[in-house]
Amino acid sequence: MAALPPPVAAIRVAVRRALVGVPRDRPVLVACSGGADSLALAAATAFVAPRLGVAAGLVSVDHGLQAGSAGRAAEVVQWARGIGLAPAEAVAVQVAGRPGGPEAAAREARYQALVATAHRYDASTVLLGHTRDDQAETVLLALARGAGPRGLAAMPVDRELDGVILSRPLLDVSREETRKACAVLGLTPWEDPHNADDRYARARVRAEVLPVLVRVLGPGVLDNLARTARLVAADTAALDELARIGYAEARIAPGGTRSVDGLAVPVLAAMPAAVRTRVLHRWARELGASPAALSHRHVAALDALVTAWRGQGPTHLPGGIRATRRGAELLAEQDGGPATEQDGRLLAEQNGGSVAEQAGGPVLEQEHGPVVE
Ligand SMILES: Nc1ncnc2c1ncn2[C@@H]1O[C@H](COP(=O)(O)OP(=O)(O)OP(=O)(O)O)[C@@H](O)[C@H]1O
Repeated sequence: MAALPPPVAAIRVAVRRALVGVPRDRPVLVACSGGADSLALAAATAFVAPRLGVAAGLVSVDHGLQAGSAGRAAEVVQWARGIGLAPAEAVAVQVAGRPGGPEAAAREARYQALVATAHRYDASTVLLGHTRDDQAETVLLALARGAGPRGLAAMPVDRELDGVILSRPLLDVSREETRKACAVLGLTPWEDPHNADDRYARARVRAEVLPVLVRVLGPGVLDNLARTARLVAADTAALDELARIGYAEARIAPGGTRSVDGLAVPVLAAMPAAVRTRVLHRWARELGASPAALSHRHVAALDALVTAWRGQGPTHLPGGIRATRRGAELLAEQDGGPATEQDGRLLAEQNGGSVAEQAGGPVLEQEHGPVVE
């Protein structure tokens, strides 16, 4: 018997590792665009899943943004059925009218559709085809926009979204391997024109920056960038856990005139900055500030209410939330009525230039979210 070509073997091993732990009584779905990464992932899943007693299907999302996209999704589905993936389905989504740039809107629509399809089939897990190279790009883009550890941790192997596990089995597999695997298996991947469109920062990093890094620093650089993400992710998880505990300690439950959580300043002040800022970030999210709109400036302004208190006015958070310090407590209320002149000045000061920064600007938008959770 001919030996299994190494790229095919590597991808099957990676998929096997991802599937051994999934519930046997529920299906998994491969999210497949028809590109080399997810095509190789789907082929490997069709081979591995039945051997583990796991039912595996496929979903291809038609964003309706390019001519022929519906036909391509249908072709992927037909191919998937032919190799035994069931259910296999194309799902059309509406991208227009969503907030954010076109990439962010498409991503949001895609993840919603993937999770909704998983719910429909009671699938436990959706498998995504992000590779080691995608991870390295994500780390570089995070560094370039000055992201904190959460951004540098890049994409997690597993993440839960609305009760569905989003799993990335190929984070240790190179893009070259997925391409080679497709070639060996006689699969013709679709080339997404976006991937070569130099209006996108990720496409420029892929086409121009990574080749230079590999040439100058050697081929290990991609693995090393991906390793950085893993190391930072482990530290970030530990800090997040401390912040979870810290939030419970600092929290002042609603009661009396207070309808939402407050925070105790002395408890916050005793925390290391890395934990305190996480607690404040969490508080802002609990209050309803959208994570996408919450920038480090908002958190820094909240932090100043604790560590640089000089009687300053409220901190305005996305979602019309106003956080203030009263005595030894941080309190929050919904913005009501016109803001005072001082509030307006503070808002401008606090958010100065932050719209571009929050979105990552046109140059450094975050294309592989939702990474920052
Ligand atoms: N239209 C889509 N339908 C279903 N899943 C998708 C679609 N687009 C992307 N995905 C999933 O998200 C992963 C990452 O997609 P992205 O386009 O960011 O990266 P990529 O490296 O070009 O991947 P691929 O080669 O699989 O297209 C894909 O591997 C796939 O699992």
